Amino acid sequence: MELTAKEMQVRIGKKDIVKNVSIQVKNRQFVGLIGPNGCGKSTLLKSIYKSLVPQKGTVYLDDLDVLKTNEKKVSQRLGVVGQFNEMNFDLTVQQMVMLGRTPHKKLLESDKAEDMAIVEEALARTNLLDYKERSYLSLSGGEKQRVILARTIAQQPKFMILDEPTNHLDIRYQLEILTCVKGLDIGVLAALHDLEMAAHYCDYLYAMKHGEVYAHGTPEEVLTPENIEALYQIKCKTYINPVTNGLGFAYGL
Ligand SMILES: Nc1ncnc2c1ncn2[C@@H]1O[C@H](COP(=O)(O)OP(=O)(O)OP(=O)(O)O)[C@@H](O)[C@H]1O
Repeated sequence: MELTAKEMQVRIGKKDIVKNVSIQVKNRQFVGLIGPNGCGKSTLLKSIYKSLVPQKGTVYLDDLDVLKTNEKKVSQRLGVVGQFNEMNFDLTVQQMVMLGRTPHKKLLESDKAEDMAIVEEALARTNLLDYKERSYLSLSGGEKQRVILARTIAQQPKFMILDEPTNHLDIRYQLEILTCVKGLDIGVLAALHDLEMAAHYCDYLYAMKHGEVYAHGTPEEVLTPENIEALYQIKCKTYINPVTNGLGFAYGL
């Protein structure tokens, strides 16, 4: 499934936060969105997944007009792992993940054996089988993050949007979560802060600055010292990371 967002514009108050941004994610590509704090990544993602209404722009998932289609129909194709997942009421981990099945059910339809099996698999993929009966609210930030990913996996979307899916996670879980998402083999658009992770997992990158696309291309094309220095106002040198054999970055002010 391909995502095509064209000429997106978001204004909040008197400020243009996203300025004429176009993004494409081809079939089964893992595309990263990078850029400094406040450059508009979350706002762009929210305008794509209908959490806020853009002033201008179109979003298509293949031929589905996302901005003009109802929530349920969109959720059958598009899964979202947002940045903040606080809740006011408590559920067990298993119940939370079962919520991922909602878009595929009729009103008040009960859980079928097939739903149970899908939830079980999502829990296994995210290493949460031992947490099934735990209360969601009692979990650590990283555990909650994995539950939200499990819920999104249980939704069986054809495309996933993730907004900094690895914040809260320790290094091992950052690697495990991104490997898990990559292993789903669906189209992915993810805002990421860690440039080595972005280089390692992404097929293509968009770098944003001041609400605009500053650069886009393969990680090698985008993650040059010049681009990184301009994006983040730091000094940077790149090298080959001896552990991953991928791009490594040394930073300083
Ligand atoms: N509801 C709002 N009201 C006012 N300003 C907002 C609102 N939402 C976002 N902004 C502003 O828009 C800009 C972009 O915010 P956004 O969250 O999209 O950035 P980001 O690139 O995702 O940042 P981060 O890396 O810190 O998550 C920021 O300056 C933010 O303060």
